[in-house]
Formats: sequence, C-alpha cells, structure tokens
Amino acid sequence: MRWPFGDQYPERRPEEAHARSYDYVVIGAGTAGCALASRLSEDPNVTVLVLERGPANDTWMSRIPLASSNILRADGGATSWNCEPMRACDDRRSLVFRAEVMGGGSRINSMVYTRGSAADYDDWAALGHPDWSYEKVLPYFVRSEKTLDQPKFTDCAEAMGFIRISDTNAPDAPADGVATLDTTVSENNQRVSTFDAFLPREVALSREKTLTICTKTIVSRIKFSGQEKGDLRAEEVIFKSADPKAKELFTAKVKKEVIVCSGSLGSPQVLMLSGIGPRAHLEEHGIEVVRDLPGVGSNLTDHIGIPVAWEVPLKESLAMVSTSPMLQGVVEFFKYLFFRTGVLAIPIQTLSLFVRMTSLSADGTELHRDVPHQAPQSDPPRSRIPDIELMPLATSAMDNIEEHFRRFSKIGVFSILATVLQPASRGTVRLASTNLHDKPAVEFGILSAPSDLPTARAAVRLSLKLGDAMKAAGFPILRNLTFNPASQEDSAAQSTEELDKFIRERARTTYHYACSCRMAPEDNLGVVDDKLRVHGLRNVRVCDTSVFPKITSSHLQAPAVMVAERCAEFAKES
Ligand SMILES: Cc1cc2nc3c(=O)[nH]c(=O)nc-3n(C[C@H](O)[C@H](O)[C@H](O)COP(=O)(O)OP(=O)(O)OC[C@H]3O[C@@H](n4cnc5c(N)ncnc54)[C@H](O)[C@@H]3O)c2cc1C
Repeated sequence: MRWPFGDQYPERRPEEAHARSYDYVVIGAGTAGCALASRLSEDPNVTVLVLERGPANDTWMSRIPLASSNILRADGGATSWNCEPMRACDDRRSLVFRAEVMGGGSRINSMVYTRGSAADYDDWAALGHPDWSYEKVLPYFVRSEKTLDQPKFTDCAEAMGFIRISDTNAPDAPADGVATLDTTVSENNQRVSTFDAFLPREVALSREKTLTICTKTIVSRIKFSGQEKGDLRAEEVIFKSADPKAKELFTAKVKKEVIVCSGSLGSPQVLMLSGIGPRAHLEEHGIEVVRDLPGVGSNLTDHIGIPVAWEVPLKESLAMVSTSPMLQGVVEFFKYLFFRTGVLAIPIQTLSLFVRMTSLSADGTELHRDVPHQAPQSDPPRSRIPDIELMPLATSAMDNIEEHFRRFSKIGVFSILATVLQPASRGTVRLASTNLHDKPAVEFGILSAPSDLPTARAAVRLSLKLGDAMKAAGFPILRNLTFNPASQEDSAAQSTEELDKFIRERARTTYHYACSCRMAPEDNLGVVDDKLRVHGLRNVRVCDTSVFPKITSSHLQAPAVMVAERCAEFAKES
C-alpha cells in the first residue's frame, strides 16, 4: 500500500497490451463501457482488455457533486469543440461537449438518473424490438440501481395543475407532472459514476490478472479477416497513446469479441476508421470499405434545449459561488470536507416538469384539466411518452460560453431549459479527417424537422408562464435576460414569429447524443441487431447510447447502463 491513499488505480500504458490476446476488447470505458467491462470481468476465466482515451483521474475532487459537474474545469475530463453550422438555427455553431475520462459522461454530467418513461421501451418494442419492451429491460435497470431516501420537494407547477410525480423511475410514473429526480449521489454526498460503481480501484486491482485497463489510449481501428468470403471477423484492435506526439501503433488480438463503447460520437468514428460505414463517405476519406453500412453515424438524435433565463438576486444562483469573496469559498469547501453539506454537495439539477403536447392547450400555456395524467396502457406507447421537459437550473444554461461569461457570470441567473423530448430532427456524425486524434464532425440537425417547432414553442411558452407564476408567488425574478417579447405581461401573447426567432437564436444540444449506430434493420439506417451485433460482422457489438432505436424521453445515463447490463449477458450467452 502506498501513502497516502493506498495503491494507485491500475492504469496500464498501451504498450503493455501489445501483441497479447484477450477474449473481449472493450473500446471506451465510459458510462456503458465501465459497466460492461465490470460484468464481463466477473468471470475469472475470461480476459478483458479495456482501451480508454482518457485517464482514470481517480481523485477525491472528481467526486464533489457540484465541482465535478463543471464541464469547463480543465482537469475534469470534459472536452469540447465546435459542431458544424446548425442550418436551421441561423448557422450558429454550438459547443459539442463530451467526456474523455474513465466513466465517460457519468463522471462529468449533472448526475440525474432517470430511466425514462416505461412507454419509451414499449415504443422500442413497437418499432420491431420485442425483446426491448419495458418488461424485458426492467430487470437490467434494477440490477445496477440502489436508491437512497431523499427529502422531496415541489414548486409552483403544482399550482398550475401539474401533479407531483413521487418516483419518475416507477413503471407507472405519470407522463405529466413535476418530479424530484434521482441522482447518482452516495450516502456520503459524493458522485457515483459508473467508474466508481463498477470499476473502482479495489475491483480493478482484484481482477488485475484478467482485466487490463489501458488509459490515455486511443483506438485507431479494428482489423478484419474474411473479407473475400464475406465472413467478416474482427481479428485485431489497433491503438496508440493518446499523446498526439506518440507515433507507435500497438495491436491486441481478439479471441471472442470486440465491443465498441465509445459513445454516440465516438463509436461511429471508430467504426468508420475501421472501414465500416457509408461507402461514399469512407471513399471520400480514402478509407478502404470493409462493409458499406450507411446507418453508421446517421440518425444522430438529441433532445433540443432552449434556455429561458431570468436575473435573480445573486444568492439564488450558482454564480454566488464564483462571485463570492474568497473566504466564502473556503467556508463552502470546509463545509463539504467535514460535513458533506453546503452548496458543493448539491447536484446541479434536482427537479423537472414533464408534459405531453396532448395535455396542453393549443398555445402551450394551460394544462387540460380533463386529460388524465397517464394514458391507459392500451393506448399506443407514443401517446404515453412526455414531449416536453422543463429543467429549472441555477445557471444561465447557455451553450454560448463567451456570452455566458460576458453577460451572466457576475449576476444571479435562474433559467428553465425548455426541452423537446421526442424530436423528429436528425443529425450526423462524420469523419473530419482520418487522423484519429481529430474530433468527429458533428451536425446536430437541431430543428431540421419543422415538426419540432410547435413543441419547442409550447415548451418556451410554458417556461415563460411558469416564470410568471414563480414571480407572482414571490420568487425574486428581476427581469427576463434572454427573451424580451413585445408583451412582457402576458406569456400567452407572444407572437409565433417572435418565439420562432428566439428559438432559432437559442436552441442548443442538451448533450443527450443518441441513435447514431441505432438498433434497426440495415435497410432502415440500422447498424446493430437486437443483440447489439453490427450487421454483417461476426463478432463486433456496439454498446452505448448510440444503439438506442429511438431516444428515450429523459436523461440518458440510466438507459446506457441498462444497455451495458444486457450487452454483458448477450456476450456471455454467445
Ligand atoms: C455535460 C453533460 C451533462 C449531462 N447530464 C446528464 C444527466 O444529468 N443525466 C443523464 O442521464 N445524462 C446526462 N448526460 C448524458 C449522459 O451522460 C450520456 O448520454 C452518457 O453518459 C453516454 O454514455 P455512453 O456510454 O454512451 O458514452 P460516454 O460515457 O461518452 O463514453 C464514451 C467513452 O469512450 C471513449 N472513447 C471515445 N472514442 C474512443 C477511442 N477512439 N478510443 C478509446 N476510447 C474512446 C471516451 O473517452 C469516453 O470515455 C450529460 C452529458 C453531458 C456531456
């Protein structure tokens, strides 16, 4: 044992796995990858190689809820780059944020843990995947969950007729209502990522003989045999140090399977660099086509978020932490250190309001009192899934970081991120180049489908109405910072043109990237089958949010873990 905290995390360098053979090679130790690698390596007779682009970063600081959710922190594990111009949003370029660290998104996200609606999975079943109905996936959610008792609270939404959802993760949770959200926080008020939950240091150390974890290692490509016979089998994985200056390539042999867990933006990149993807795109980059699979990187789906922000007194906002005198910051730090309390212990989001379009009046501001909060089970799943989520946040929720710092960093800001949960808009992930260090070109396609606009309008109108209600109830809202409509008094009076202009100016990613290697038949832009096997490849699966047949109507990390639990079982069965 080494001073002061015991043995270090057993991170290996890429050269240590060179020329060795492994039963399973897991590419990416993110949210799903950590869960999957943990389950596969439970069997002491199985060898697993995990290749992760980022470090383990196994530090105490990385578990402080608020601090670890700050995606702008240089050492937090988040990286960002500009997306391609958003055609339907004034050609703006939003920032793409993703995690490059063990635990992936679950290390840097806002810690909300929601399964989504039971009807989301019944909808997957209705789309042709009967083994992914809610009944079928429920045991895999339960396997990785442990719920602690937390005090519940509510807000003005109740006064507007929304009921309180006592447990959003219950199978019969109403589709419309306001809920306190489950979060991945321990009894000790520390973040529990999938890295902490599935591959903590003790587990990684105890399995060192059969589980090799190479960090700061980027996968370059998967090498196949059997191309001439049309029987493609992954034989080797080629990888290198994540240090761009390092040139040497290393190789590991695959005995059973390769499982790509590189996330909705990373998995298409790994597949395309391996020659699996849309023929024309691969040829454009001079990549030999191993299998023409047009679905790879197509169909990228993301919830569309529109931030509506108000100025509030500094003490009501997270800006209170950054603008407070040094002494206040030190006090907060010691409160957390000794008592695990104070502002640092609080997750960034704890509450959400969910609603279906069918439950709202035409202008989106009134709840139909006569519509039941949950449609009967006999109704099609689609009609039982919420269309809108309003996320109250104590920050500006802007994706324009420069504007955020210029306008909002010194004042108190409260916002509602008005979110479209079942968008028809689709984007793409494509190679920017064949350099594996380059980030992929991400076209979000936000609002590319005009049918998303009415939902976006309703979400914004409802947020404005809620802001009005909160002000009337005594919440100290000072002024609207982002939306200054002609009529300040009556939210319902905003013209459609005003709203649409605002939406196009502000719409942004919610970082809920999904469906870019989706489960569907090959001729319907599908990439994997119902057992997550890539079409036409004998021993390659994809396991992360990219395989969702359709985006779920809530936050994505819980379904990512569920997919990993299932994938581990599929791999073990075969
Ligand atoms: C800022 C932010 C806040 C969010 N908030 C929430 C929230 O509160 N609740 C929620 O449920 N969801 C939230 N999400 C979304 C959620 O975290 C993600 O959808 C989920 O974590 C994705 O899991 P994944 O396994 O698909 O991919 P990831 O967790 O992104 O894992 C992919 C991993 O693959 C690695 N990788 C990529 N390419 C390569 C390569 N070539 N070689 C080796 N490794 C590679 C990456 O480094 C990464 O570690 C948030 C996301 C972000 C970015």
